[in-house]
Amino acid sequence: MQNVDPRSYKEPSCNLPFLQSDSGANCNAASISPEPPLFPDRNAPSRDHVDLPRIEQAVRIILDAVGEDPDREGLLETPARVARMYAEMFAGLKSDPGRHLAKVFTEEYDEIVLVRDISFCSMCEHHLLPFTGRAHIAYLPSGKVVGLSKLARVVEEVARRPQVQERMTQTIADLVEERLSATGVAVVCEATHSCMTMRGVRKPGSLCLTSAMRGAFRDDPKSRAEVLGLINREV
Ligand SMILES: Nc1nc2c(ncn2[C@@H]2O[C@H](COP(=O)(O)OP(=O)(O)OP(=O)(O)O)[C@@H](O)[C@H]2O)c(=O)[nH]1
Ligand SMILES: [Zn+2]
Repeated sequence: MQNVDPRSYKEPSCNLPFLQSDSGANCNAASISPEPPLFPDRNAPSRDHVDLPRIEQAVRIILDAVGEDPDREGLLETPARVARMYAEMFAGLKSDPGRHLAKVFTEEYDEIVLVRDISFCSMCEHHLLPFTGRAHIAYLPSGKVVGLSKLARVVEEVARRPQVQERMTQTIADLVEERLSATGVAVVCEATHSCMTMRGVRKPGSLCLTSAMRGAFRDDPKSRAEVLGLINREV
């Protein structure tokens, strides 16, 4: 089995810059230059820990086990594609998403900061199927604010792990509370789980909502109602 440097892999239609393909047409790893990108994204999580050849072996076994022929033309590159896909989907496993919250700006602002509708795609740890949706993050600053995009970066990176939605929601809330010393944090996630829509109980349209409240948003009913009102407000 070919052992290709994971950093040389490229994937079409991907929002992680180091995975983006110019043409999007050819996924053959052997045809891709091993040169590192000219402008590497310093915010991108590392996926060097992913053992691509072992995933390829496993995918071949799965194809064989379901009665497919892994050597037919259409499936020849599938194990390598799936390996790259898992490397991408689980790129957040060994990274610290909190690093995005390291740079802060001193600001005498202590009211709600809310970033709504941060889209995410994560993987359900029970079936390894995607759950996709939106996260809303609000916090009450205590003398320092963070760049708004960094909250979306945290969501993007925390999402790139196998997990349950409840844990993802809490992880984001804990990071924001700790790293920003926020006096209140509210995280609400809403997502559709493929494992409930395309298999099993098959209920398309079902939506799972989870919330994690910290500090004032947990302790003070008025603060909690205010932030939930903003999250749910029609725009
Ligand atoms: N709490 C929680 N459950 C989840 C999440 N993602 C998937 N699940 C559920 O995980 C459960 C796994 O149940 P099991 O009985 O072990 O597996 P299963 O036989 O495949 O279950 P069904 O999906 O009901 O067919 C299912 O009820 C899924 O709906 C999540 O993010 N949070
Ligand atoms: Zn599932």
